[in-house]
Parts: sequence; C-alpha cells; structure tokens
Amino acid sequence: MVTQQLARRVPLIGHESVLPETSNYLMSDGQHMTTGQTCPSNFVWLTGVNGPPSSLLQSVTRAHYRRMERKQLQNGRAGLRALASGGGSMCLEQTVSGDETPYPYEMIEESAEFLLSRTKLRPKIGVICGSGLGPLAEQLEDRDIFPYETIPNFPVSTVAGHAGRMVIGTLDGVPVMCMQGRFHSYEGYPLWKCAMPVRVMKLMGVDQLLVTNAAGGINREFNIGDIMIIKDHINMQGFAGDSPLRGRNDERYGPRFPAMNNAYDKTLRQKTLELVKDLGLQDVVREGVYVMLGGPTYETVAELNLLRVVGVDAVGMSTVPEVVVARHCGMRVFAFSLITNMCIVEYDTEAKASHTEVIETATMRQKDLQKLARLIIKIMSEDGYVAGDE
Ligand SMILES: O=P(O)(O)O[C@H]1O[C@H](CO)[C@@H](O)[C@H]1O
Ligand SMILES: Nc1nc2[nH]cnc2c(=O)[nH]1
Repeated sequence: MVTQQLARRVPLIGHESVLPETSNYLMSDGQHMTTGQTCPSNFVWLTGVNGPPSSLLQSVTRAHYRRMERKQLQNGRAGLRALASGGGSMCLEQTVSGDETPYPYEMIEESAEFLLSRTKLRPKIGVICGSGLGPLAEQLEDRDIFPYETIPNFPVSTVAGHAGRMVIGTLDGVPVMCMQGRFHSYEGYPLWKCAMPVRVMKLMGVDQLLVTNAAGGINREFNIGDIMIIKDHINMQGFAGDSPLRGRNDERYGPRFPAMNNAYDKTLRQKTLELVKDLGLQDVVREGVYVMLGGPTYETVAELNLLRVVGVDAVGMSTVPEVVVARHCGMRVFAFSLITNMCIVEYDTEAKASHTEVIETATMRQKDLQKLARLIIKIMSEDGYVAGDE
C-alpha cells in the first residue's frame, strides 16, 4: 500500500499547531520536535485529551473523514496515525493512501488566499527554479518566504538542490513569485500535483511564467553550461496517456482540449535572443526542443539515440506538466534549460551522469543565469501581457 503524506492541515477540535510546554517528541520523519516549535502541516496536535490513543483516534478519525469528504478527497483513503501521546496531549499524522483526484478549485483558492493574505505584493510574473537554480530567488528584495510545508495543500520538495519554499519579492522593482524548488513525478507525485502551484499562481493573479530546469544535452553542438531557450517540447508521458490535465476538466481554468503548438511565446523568445548580446551571453544561448522523461534514471545509450532521432536537443525530468497547466489557464510562458551535462552516447565508457555534476554546473553558472532571468522578467514586465492577449 502506498502511503503519502497529505500536506494539509485539517482543523480539529483542540488542535494546536505550536507544541505545548514540556513536549519533546521524535516524529515519524526523524524530526525532533520540542516545546514552542510549529508542527509540520501534515501533523495535528491535540491537547487536553486523555485516554488510550486507540479510543481517542477513533473519535477523531470520524470528524476527520467528514472533512475529507467535503474536500472531495474520497478517492484517497484518508487516515490518521497516532505518533505519540502522554501528559494530556497526542500527536497524529495525517495520511492518505491510493489514488488522489486533482484538487478542486476551492482547495487551490485556499492556497492562493493563504499566500495573498500574508504578502502585500501582487505578482503577475511567476518563476520556477530548476535543480541548483534556486539562488535566483535570493536575488529578490523585500521577500516574504513561505516554506512549502506551511502552505495549505502544498506538496513538499524532496530533491537536493530544491529548497522547497515560495519566495515572493521584487526584482528590479517588479513583483514576482518564485518557486525555490519544484515537484517531480519520480518523487511519487501525480503530474497534476507536480503542476498545482501553477494554478495557485494563476489564482493569485500571475499571467506570465518563467520556467527553468537543468537538463542533459543531446544536441552534439551543445556544451556543458550552455543555456537552451526552449522553443518546443515533447510530452513523452502524454504519449503514454498521462497528463496533468487528465480527469474532469474545470472550465474556470481553460478548455478541455488546449492547443500546445505555441506553448513557448515567440515574442519573448525573439526579444531574449536579441538582447542576450548585451549580457555577453550570445555564444552560450541556444534554442531547442526539450523532452521530459519520468526519471529518476538517467538515460541509456539506446534511449538517447532514439531521442536524437525524434529531434530532441535536451532531456530532463520536469517542466512539461507545469507548462501544460500554465498554457491551459492562458499564461504566457518562457522556459530555458541549463545544460548541466552532456548525455553519454558511447557504450563501454566509465563516465556516467550524476546529480552532483548537475548541481555543480548550476552553481558554476549562477551569475549568468541570474542575469538572464532578470532580463526575461524585465521584458515580461515591460510587455505588460494580460492572460488571453494572444
Ligand atoms: O528539472 P529540474 O528540476 O531542474 O532537475 C533535473 O535534474 C534532476 C536530475 O539531475 C532531475 O530532477 C531533472 O529534472
Ligand atoms: N533525464 C535527464 N535529466 C537531467 N537533468 C539534468 N541532466 C539530465 C540528464 O542527463 N537526463
């Protein structure tokens, strides 16, 4: 049975998010929690309760299920697990097993309202930072920072190089919201969940999205450290019948059958290509086709040979679900890949792809990537795009 942590807080009678006095517990994820600390959102803390955990759990679970049903999560079997009890308090972990259905509009609204009520900024531009590219978010000024585990309904990042927080701030005076870390299907998340922050951005007023990623270079003319502006993608998981839009369509976001031929905005690509000269990046900026594979394995030689034949320039394990969801809800999209490694296409070599190399290249290219991101955000803000403008 697959058990996923359900990263949302369900209000319960007597529930406290800050641990009561004189508590000191080892949680199931290995964290040590003591007095005054805030519970992660998938834990609930009950105070003023007495009795054996099993009987307390029974009465709490009934109330919990009623709320889960209201939130239409009935496809996943919700549960609560007692982690620790004693001294009149008890800690429970919320779990859900089986397939979950995409969050209803109201849950996305809940996340958006949470963020809007805690920042004065009203960003119209969103940024998603790829592996090792999170320091982009450090460039923002007047930052409001929200670790993912504190945002209702948000998944949590589990990959090295993905800090796992939403940073809202200004860049050269332009308000932006920046995901410092993203979600991948290989982490166990369904595609709709990988992309759900894009809908949260949309409901907060974002209408332009800059997506970045680390990718392996397949095009033999590329070099490590090059930056590939994505002009198109191949949705390999879509070929296999999976999509972040799979399931009932909510027309409030967009149509049942969205077009994807102009996914990567032509004007933004052209303007960026013209202006990278001013940054001295003209020799490292390319354009090309990105493919997302499910990962977490890097590719075999035969797979890479296949991808080259079908016109792929760079391969990664992200971006496509986010772009599909963004385009579905009418956002304008610009995306680039940092070529962190060249894919190994020879047999019988000791060389192999590694996430360490990915992070090292990203770290080495930080300054230029930040310059490029600044440029793109400037172009986006000066253009003043409004969703539906095309
Ligand atoms: O696409 P991002 O998140 O930048 O990361 C890429 O790098 C990781 C593999 O090294 C994978 O997560 C792949 O998708
Ligand atoms: N699939 C895949 N993802 C990557 N992310 C960074 N490098 C690579 C790569 O070579 N292959």
